[in-house]
Amino acid sequence: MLKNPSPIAVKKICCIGAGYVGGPTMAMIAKQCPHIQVTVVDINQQRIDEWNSEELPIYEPGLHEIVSECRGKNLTFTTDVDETIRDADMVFISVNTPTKTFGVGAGRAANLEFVEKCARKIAEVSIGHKIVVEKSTLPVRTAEAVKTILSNSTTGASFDVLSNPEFLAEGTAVEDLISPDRVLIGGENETAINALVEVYANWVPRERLLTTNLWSSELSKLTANAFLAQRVSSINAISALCEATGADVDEVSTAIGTDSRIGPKFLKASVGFGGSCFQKDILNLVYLCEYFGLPEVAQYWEQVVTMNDHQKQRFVNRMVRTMFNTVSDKRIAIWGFAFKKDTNDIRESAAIYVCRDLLMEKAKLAIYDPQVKPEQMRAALESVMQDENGELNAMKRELLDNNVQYCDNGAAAADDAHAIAVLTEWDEFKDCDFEAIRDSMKQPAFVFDGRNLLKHADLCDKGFTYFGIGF
Ligand SMILES: NC(=O)c1ccc[n+]([C@@H]2O[C@H](COP(=O)([O-])OP(=O)(O)OC[C@H]3O[C@@H](n4cnc5c(N)ncnc54)[C@H](O)[C@@H]3O)[C@@H](O)[C@H]2O)c1
Ligand SMILES: O=c1ccn([C@@H]2O[C@H](COP(=O)(O)OP(=O)(O)O[C@H]3O[C@H](CO)[C@@H](O)[C@H](O)[C@H]3O)[C@@H](O)[C@H]2O)c(=O)[nH]1
Repeated sequence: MLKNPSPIAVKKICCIGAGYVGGPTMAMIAKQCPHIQVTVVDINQQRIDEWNSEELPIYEPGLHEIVSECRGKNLTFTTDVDETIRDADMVFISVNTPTKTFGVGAGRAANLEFVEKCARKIAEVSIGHKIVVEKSTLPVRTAEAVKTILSNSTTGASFDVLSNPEFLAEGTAVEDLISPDRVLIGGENETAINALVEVYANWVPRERLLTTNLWSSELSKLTANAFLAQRVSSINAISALCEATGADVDEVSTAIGTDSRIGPKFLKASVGFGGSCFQKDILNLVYLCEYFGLPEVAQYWEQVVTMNDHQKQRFVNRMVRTMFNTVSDKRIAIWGFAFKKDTNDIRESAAIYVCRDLLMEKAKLAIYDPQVKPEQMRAALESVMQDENGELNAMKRELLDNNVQYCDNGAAAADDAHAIAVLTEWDEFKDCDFEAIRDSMKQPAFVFDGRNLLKHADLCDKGFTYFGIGF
């Protein structure tokens, strides 16, 4: 329990970055704290326009209702960065921290350019005292750099820096924000820590508000993601052994998950984890370990990503092998492109890599996802097929132009196809008319279920040749 009962009362919050984290987290603070004015700023005018429209830039169950309730009252989206920062008591930095693609640490280290720009902007425009909160996922000791930049402010402003990493998962952002397992707040100044504690205490039970030092907080975020991803890679590694031995990975998951020391969550074997966070954050951890002279620790964590890449390749290899060693000119229905269900996010989705590898085998893809727009899919496939100079050779362009079709539903994608590959676990795929789908497909009608979503026995009874992960 915290000692200081009289924190600063926060009245105005600014959040820099109106993305998958900034948007939902601030909407939740606005909903739970009607006495706080929450303003989310971004340099991307289109994103801000979308937050101000009826079609939000991100799809999250329950989010639209909250935004509609608070927007125009105590929740604002604007590109007016300077004035909003100047007005606020507390400024969250919630910008993207992607893996660096250039220079020192390319492919591993986090690109902190956007965070640094935020710190410099805050230093430049602030007056009075501000609490600056790192909401982005950052390498341990980033707060040091943020503090140094802020301390060079020439406006006479003073600052406290807190780390408050976000643990929401996409697709369940609203429920995760309403009832988080914990909220982590790292800092040095107890008054500043308490100011943020009091914001969350409006709806989160106090025993779930954990306070630590800055570095523990920063490192806990990377560690949590590394542990979660490690579980997925561990069960995926076992899925390969299951396929070789006749064991069933879902049965193994249940068997080990009932051990309370292991627990049942995050043991679902799949075509591989995706999303903007896991790979990026593990590679960042790997880079940090190398930077701090711990190569064995770095190698240990890097295996989680290596295994994930292997799982995606294994999936494609199995498809090609099973379909008589060739998928060239065969229509393959791709069911799902998002990295998990209930989101329109495709960043690092396993589907991108599976589709790329199938295209390189000259397959004809018919892709359907209920929330992802064709132009998003096209851009992702184009990007993953470019060479290191960002160029597409004629063969790849032709594959993208002629071998990819975007469909309006799963049945349309499966029509006349040799196979269905289930790559996202959308609920609607479970309720398809599989008899009609079977009849519309080439025979044998193959199903490769990268999520173990569909009913195996039922599909076999209906005449499909079904392959899941790990059996
Ligand atoms: N996506 C998730 O589920 C999730 C969950 C927990 C933590 N995180 C972390 O949160 C951070 C943000 O992730 P995200 O998914 O919301 O990213 P995002 O790319 O969806 O959004 C980031 C936004 O920041 C804006 N931005 C960048 N620089 C800016 C600047 N200088 N001024 C104003 N706006 C600027 C961008 O235009 C973009 O709209 C990352 O560090 C990520 O690792 C993400
Ligand atoms: O048993 C499982 C669980 C997940 N996945 C896959 O793993 C990826 C990540 O899933 P999930 O963690 O649910 O979604 P994210 O939105 O990426 O959330 C993770 O990354 C966020 C960003 O850092 C953190 O805030 C969250 O706590 C952390 O769960 C997805 O492709 C899932 O399909 C599996 O294959 N098997």
